[in-house]
Amino acid sequence: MASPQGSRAPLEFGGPLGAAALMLLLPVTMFHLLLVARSGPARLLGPPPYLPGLEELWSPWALLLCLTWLGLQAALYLLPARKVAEGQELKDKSRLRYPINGFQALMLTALLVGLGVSAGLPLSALPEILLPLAFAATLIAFIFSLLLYLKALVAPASALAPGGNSGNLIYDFFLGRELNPRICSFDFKYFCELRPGLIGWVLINLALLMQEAELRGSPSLAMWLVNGFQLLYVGDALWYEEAVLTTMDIIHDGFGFMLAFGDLAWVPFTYSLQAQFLLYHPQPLGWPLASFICLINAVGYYIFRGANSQKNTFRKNPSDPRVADLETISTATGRRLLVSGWWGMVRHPNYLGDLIMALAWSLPCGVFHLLPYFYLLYFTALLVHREDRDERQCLQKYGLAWREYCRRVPYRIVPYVY
Ligand SMILES: NC(=O)C1=CN([C@@H]2O[C@H](COP(=O)(O)OP(=O)(O)OC[C@H]3O[C@@H](n4cnc5c(N)ncnc54)[C@H](OP(=O)(O)O)[C@@H]3O)[C@@H](O)[C@H]2O)C=CC1
Ligand SMILES: CC(C)CCC[C@@H](C)[C@H]1CC=C2C3=C(CC[C@@]21C)[C@@]1(C)CC[C@H](O)C[C@@H]1CC3
Repeated sequence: MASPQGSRAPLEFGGPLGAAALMLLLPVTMFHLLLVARSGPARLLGPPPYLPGLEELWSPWALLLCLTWLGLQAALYLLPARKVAEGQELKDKSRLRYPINGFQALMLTALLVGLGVSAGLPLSALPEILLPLAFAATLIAFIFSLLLYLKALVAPASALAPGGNSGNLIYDFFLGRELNPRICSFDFKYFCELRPGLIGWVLINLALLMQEAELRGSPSLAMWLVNGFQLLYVGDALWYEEAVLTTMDIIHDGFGFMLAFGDLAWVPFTYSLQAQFLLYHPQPLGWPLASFICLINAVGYYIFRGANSQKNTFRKNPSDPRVADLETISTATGRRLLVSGWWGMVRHPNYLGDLIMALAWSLPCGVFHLLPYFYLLYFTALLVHREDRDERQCLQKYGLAWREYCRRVPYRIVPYVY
């Protein structure tokens, strides 16, 4: 089995054992959340209300619906784009090209769904089939990861990712072997990272809102807030789609089970947990508290967007007047690191903003259940781990300059805390 620099790349995620555990634990957690969200006590840490049989999980219609959704998003991806962006330089010095039409895909999906609903499409029935849909998405992710693994067997060594080529089948299947698997210009990882899962997430939220309106006459204020906040988040990700080309998922990680399952199943079915919870456990929320929660979300978004835009502007053009006055450290690679502005406060200000928003998404669900705070807990763990991985990659890339940055900006995510 080809292992370009696999023997040198340190194993992450606890190696093959950790990868195997995660492959089991992630789907189990997702189904647990789906089941407890609709149960009376909605206990995150308690047992699920019952164990569903295969007849409740498996539905050919759900599979067909998932495949149709993927087909629709793939067709929208292939439509002419307002811009074609170039990715980071690859090992063979080439750069891949990516269509920037994610926001257009979101708008066209909204139009199609709007037309469908006005023609009688029963969108509000979607929450009833979340379980078989999640099962179908998991099945698709497994089969897709297997195909990606097989495709990587015939890929040239230069196309393989630095991490997922250890020679251990389970570990490599989980992390992904090929960096940018494509058929012609269709980039599977880039497509999955931003389209079917993220747009699917807001569609599920909308369906939950519509079902709540049918059940109770109108959607609750809490449901409006959760829908609005998460739509803003997804709209932002698609509006600034080009920024995803510099994330570690695109430039470092292979495309395997972790991202395929994460993008296609985990995001739509667990990130919509707050809206699922609210449908079955309505929460009273007055305007004063709602305004305060909006303020928290706005502060989080301000930090998240400010930090991401500052770095992206700087990376695109360091002499842009918006960032030209910021203090920087030079590195041996020729690239500079920001040490003032947002990136002078903590080393990952964008994560801080993201976490503040995560809190605002849970607060409309009240404080008497832990379940809607699952996203905040999971996301904290994800970002702490991600921050650690990114630091190791930056230390490797920038060496002494990175150490100097860490000395000048000692906190990672939360000022004076962490
Ligand atoms: N909702 C979700 O599930 C998730 C959301 N996210 C969000 O996605 C966004 C992107 O996150 P992610 O890709 O992890 O990381 P970042 O956008 O923070 O990118 C990290 C990279 O930024 C560059 N960098 C770091 N410090 C500096 C500095 N001081 N000056 C200039 N460049 C610097 C380095 O790359 P280089 O020097 O090569 O440019 C580093 O590798 C974040 O807002 C995050 O919160 C991420 C994961 C999951
Ligand atoms: C649960 C698993 C162990 C890991 C799954 C991780 C994925 C769900 C996330 C990995 C990086 C992601 C990013 C986003 C969504 C979640 C995943 C796919 C964003 C697209 C979210 C919106 C932001 O504006 C950009 C993010 C980039 C990374």
